[in-house]
Order: sequence, then structure tokens, then C-alpha cells
Amino acid sequence: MADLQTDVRYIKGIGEARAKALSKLGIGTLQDLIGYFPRRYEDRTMTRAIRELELGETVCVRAMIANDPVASRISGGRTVVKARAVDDSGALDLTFFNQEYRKNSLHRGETYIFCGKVEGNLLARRMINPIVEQEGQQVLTGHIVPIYPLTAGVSQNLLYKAVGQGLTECRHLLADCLPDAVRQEHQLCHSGYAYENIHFPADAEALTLARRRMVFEELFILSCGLQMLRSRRTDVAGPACKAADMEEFYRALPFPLTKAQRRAITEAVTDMESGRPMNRLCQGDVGSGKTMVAAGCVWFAAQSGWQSALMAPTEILARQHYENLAPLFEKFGLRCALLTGSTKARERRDILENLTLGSIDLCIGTHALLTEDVSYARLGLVITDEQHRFGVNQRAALGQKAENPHMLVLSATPIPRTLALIIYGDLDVSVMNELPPGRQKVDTFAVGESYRQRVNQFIRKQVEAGHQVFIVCPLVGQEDHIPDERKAAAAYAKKLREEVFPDLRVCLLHGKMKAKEKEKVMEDFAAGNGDILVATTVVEVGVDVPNATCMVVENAERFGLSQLHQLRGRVGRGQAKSYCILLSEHPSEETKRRLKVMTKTNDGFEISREDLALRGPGDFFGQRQHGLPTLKIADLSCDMALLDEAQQAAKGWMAQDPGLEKPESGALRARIETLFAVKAEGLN
Ligand SMILES: Nc1ncnc2c1ncn2[C@@H]1O[C@H](COP(=O)(O)OP(=O)(O)OP(=O)(O)O)[C@@H](O)[C@H]1O
Repeated sequence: MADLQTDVRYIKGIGEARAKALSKLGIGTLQDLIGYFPRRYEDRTMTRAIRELELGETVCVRAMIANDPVASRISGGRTVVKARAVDDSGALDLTFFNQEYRKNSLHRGETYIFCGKVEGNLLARRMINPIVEQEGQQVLTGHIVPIYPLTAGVSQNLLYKAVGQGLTECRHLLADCLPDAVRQEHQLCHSGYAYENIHFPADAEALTLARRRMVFEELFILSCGLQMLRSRRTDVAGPACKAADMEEFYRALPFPLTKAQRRAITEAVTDMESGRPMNRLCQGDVGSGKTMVAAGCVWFAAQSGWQSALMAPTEILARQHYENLAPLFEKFGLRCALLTGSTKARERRDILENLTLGSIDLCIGTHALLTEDVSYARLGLVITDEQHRFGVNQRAALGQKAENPHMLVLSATPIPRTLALIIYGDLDVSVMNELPPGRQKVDTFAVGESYRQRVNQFIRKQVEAGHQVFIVCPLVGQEDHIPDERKAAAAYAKKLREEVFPDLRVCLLHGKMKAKEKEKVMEDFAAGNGDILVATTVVEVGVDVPNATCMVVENAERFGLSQLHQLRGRVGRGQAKSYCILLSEHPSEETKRRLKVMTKTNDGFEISREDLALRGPGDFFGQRQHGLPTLKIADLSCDMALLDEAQQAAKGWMAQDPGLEKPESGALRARIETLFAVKAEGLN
């Protein structure tokens, strides 16, 4: 008796050979088979008159064979069978390669359905290797047909039949994993109907219903699973923190915090006081002041005697954090250290010793913080300034340095909350959508090469007014070469120094420079020893030079919107009016549209919504090794509304039945366990 975990080789009509082919698509069990969804569909419901066929389209034709098919041999030992089919409107030539049997299976005077791509020309239309079926015995025509993603050795036909057989075997086993109340509330069809129609749609409407149900189900299971995971993770004790008066910390700051900053700190502090480990993402727009949120948490943890570690993605950023935070904490008698790859051996030994002794309260650094010989006396809080540079595993590695420490992740890529819940599904989310007061909008222009002269004059004007300018140069090079960022940026800086701005101080920063060199360049520039900084995207991350007022981005079309927003965030951080110029030669319509979004708004959340609509969520997912189950049917570029609905439903259901112990949650629980068991390593 088959169940959903039965190996497909035991399914009637599949057998060893086909099972082997299916395994190449990751299909092992009956569950895998029926969960292998079509990539798209072809509507083969209708037939068309031959005269109306357009070249290049794939269509069905009902036509009569007009002659006896002729077989001949061609080069390479192949055979070709040719025939002509006619209807009231015209003739269609048919060519079959290596299908010698067609000679005897197609009979003059009989009518068939032919389905294929129309080739040839409008005077002599042709189909090569069309599907041929007899009316009344149609399988691959006459209805909406699923088109599955394939691999070598697996044909549509094989999948089509295998899935059909699979469904026959398990129709009665398809327990509905959605609780009935949820299914009814959201007007979703039954599971059996959905599986049947996602593979073999009765009609277009049935397909819509089936897809809606399947997408909802996938997102609902994922959302419930993530919630369970989160509650399990927080089911252990975290570093105990006693209440502290945050006002004492706030009073020591040079500026009042924004409401959003205070709210984020309060949320984090509430987590830390709860007795359970905090797992929180603080997502803020560029320049929203995330560092202060981190600082608030460090101060709070220190009041209970805990040490904190803050990991930044680059040395420049680690140093910047250190320079901002060390003097602040000094006021409270708290000690900070900076530990990076370029920390000298003696200093490093000293820091390591003091970390073990517990006399350092906050250790700021890069990946160097993860090295094995770094150990802490009382590590209670781990902060990663993620900016998409660290994955779950690295965060976890730092977390290993203590038992269930509090974790705070700072991210500067604002993404819609619903999406954050999936990408950072294992974290609670605080959103900072407010900038410190007095920030001016960065005026943004998207211009072509013809503006080069004017742009250069503008840069000069900014420098003459005592400000500084960033010029970001992307990886440029021959398309067939691996572009050398160093060469591109260096050559550009040289050109500017020699030809365009010989009288100005042009500095250069690129990712391949040694850490020490980079640091020196950045330090010098931040100290005002430089007018123009030509850089690759190393400046994208968190660099803070308040005197810089102009950001010029060369070949802006090469950047994603969120990245452009990050780059633009490097200016407008001081009091002076700031500008961003996006240069792009011959922009495509798509590029024009994207760059226009940048000129229209400074709101990172809005930009990420546009980015999502224009390019889909691939970028967000791609940059993060999130280790969560991948989506099989939902497409977040068009299913966002359903994601929202499924998340709400999951929240509601989990509130009623947190442990999924009710009988109606049984099938749901089983699905979650299978789904997350596979990915458990990435999640723990
Ligand atoms: N409430 C505030 N009022 C005024 N200035 C603030 C406030 N909070 C932070 N700042 C200042 O704003 C600047 C940006 O802060 P911070 O570097 O923390 O931003 P961020 O959110 O990390 O931004 P990015 O992602 O761009 O690095 C810093 O110079 C900081 O001192």
C-alpha cells in the first residue's frame, strides 16, 4: 500500500528506469512527484484554421492527411517521414525525424489533431515533429497542458504520465494540511482539487483556484514553520538582564534619539529582559542611525555585566564604529577594543587576554572576531552589522562563543516587512523608517554622457565650496574578461588627476588594496585630506563622511536600486545640501525606469518595493545565504499580496494552537517537520 513517502519506482507504470530518470530532477518519493509543479502551461483547448497560423507560434490544428506519407533516409542514418495535412483553409507540411512508424500510423483521408510550432513561411507552413493525436483520444491536446521543467533524459511525456500515475496512486492520501477553518476563511479549494488542477487543469478558472491554494499553502506552511522555529529557539534561557533606566544612556548622547531609534532600542531591551535570548533584526534606512541602537543594546547588556561583540563587514566600518563608540562608552567607564585582521600581534594578545578576563565590555571587529582563539569571559550580546555580508552561519559561529547569547542583526537594506519575515524568518524585526531631524533630501539626477562637462563643473563647484565628492566606478572591462576593478578605478583616477582635475586632490580606494592602505585612504579622506574619492563599491557599506556632498555613480545601470540607494546614502549626512548624479550612457527603457525611481524618492522602503516589482526578489535572496527552504511554487514578485495573507493566517492559527497539537493541525505539523528537517542544519 503506497503512502506519500513511497519510492516512485514502486508506483505502477513507473519502474526502475523511469525512477532513475526522475531522480535527476530530485524526485524520489510520491510526495516529490506530485509536488513537482509545472513551470508553465499551454492552452491546447482550441484548434485553429491553417490559414490563420502565425509563424513561430505553438498551436493545435485539426486537419486531414492528404497523401500517403513518404519515408526516406537522410545523412547520419536518420529517417525522415513527410506528409501533408489540409483543412478548409489551407495546407500544412509535416516533417517527422526518426519516427519511421509515422509512415504507417498516419492514414490518408483521416483527420488528426497536430500540435507544434509553426515554421516555414506564410506560403508553405510547416511543423516539425508535431504531437499527433486522434480526436476523441486526446491526452496531450484538447485541454490546458502542463509544461514541466526538464533535464536530459526526462521528457514532458514521461513526466506527464508519471505525475498522472502518481496522482492516481495517492489521491485518497492527500490529507488537507490546511486547517479547515483557515481554508474556508480564505476561500481556498481542497488539497485534492488543487493537486489535480495544478497538474491537469480542467480549465483556466480551475487552474487559478488551484494555484492560489498551492501558493497560499506553501507560504502558510513556511510562515508557521518559521514561527515554530523561533519559539523553539527562544525556548531556552538567554543571558539574564536586569531592568535599567535607559534615560541615563540617552542623556549621555550628543543628540536626542529619533522615535524610531528609541522604539527599536525598547523592543530589543524588552527581548533581553525576557529571560530568553533575543533574535532581532533592526532594519533601517541608510543614515537612520542604527549604530546608536546597537550602542543602546551594548550599554543595556553591560549594566548586567555582559560583554558584547559587534561584527562589521569591513575594516573601515569596524574602525568607524570603534571611533564613534569608544569615546561614548568611555563616559560610562566601559571599555572598547578593536580587533581586525590588521591588529598587531602584541595588541591582539592584549585584547584577547582582556576579553578572557572580562575587562573589555565591547569588542568591535571584522571576521577576526570569529577566529578560534578569541574567547570571552561573559559574552551576552552579539551584534552583526550585516548589510547582507554575513549569512546565518557566520552569525551562528559568533554565537557559539557563548551559550545562547542575545543576537541583534543590523541591516541597511530596507525590504518590505513581509519579505523580511521570510528572508530573515528566524528573527523578529524592528523597522526604522525615520531619519534624524534636519536631514535634507539628496537631490538626484540621472543623466547621460552628454552631461559629462557639466557634471565635472558641478564637482569642481562642490569642492570650491569646501565639500568633498565621491565618484563610484563599477567594475568595467571587456565583457569576455573578468573585469579588474582595480584597473578600472585606478585608470579612472589617473585620468581625473592628469586631465580633468589636475589642481584637485584625487584619492583612490578599491577593494583589492591592503586593509591598511584602505584604512589610511579613508581616514585621510574623512579628515578632509582629499577632494575627490574615486572608489569601487567598497564605499557602499556604511562609510560616514559628513562633509561629502556629492555622489557621482558611473555606469549607474550596472547597479541594483537598493545598491544605488546605499551609495547615495554616503552623502547627505551633514548639514549641507547634497547631490547624487547617476551617469548612464544609452540607458535602456528598463534602466531609465529604474533610475527615474531614484530621482523620485529618497525613501529606501519605497525603493525596495519598486526594485521588487521591477526585478523580483532574487537580489534579496541571492545576497543572503539564508538557509531556509526554497519556494517551489510561490513567486514573490507577484505573490506578495498572498504572502501577506498567508502570514496573517499563520499568525492567527499559531496563536490558537502554538504547538500545533490540535487534531486539525496534524497534517500541517507533519508537513512542517518534513520541510524543516531537510534544512535543519542551516537553521540551527
Ligand atoms: N538621533 C540622531 N540625531 C542626529 N544625528 C544622528 C542621530 N542618530 C544618528 N545620528 C548620526 O547620523 C549618522 C548616521 O548614523 P549611523 O552611521 O548609525 O547610520 P546607519 O543607520 O548605520 O546608516 P548607514 O546604513 O548609512 O551606515 C551618524 O553620523 C550619527 O552620528
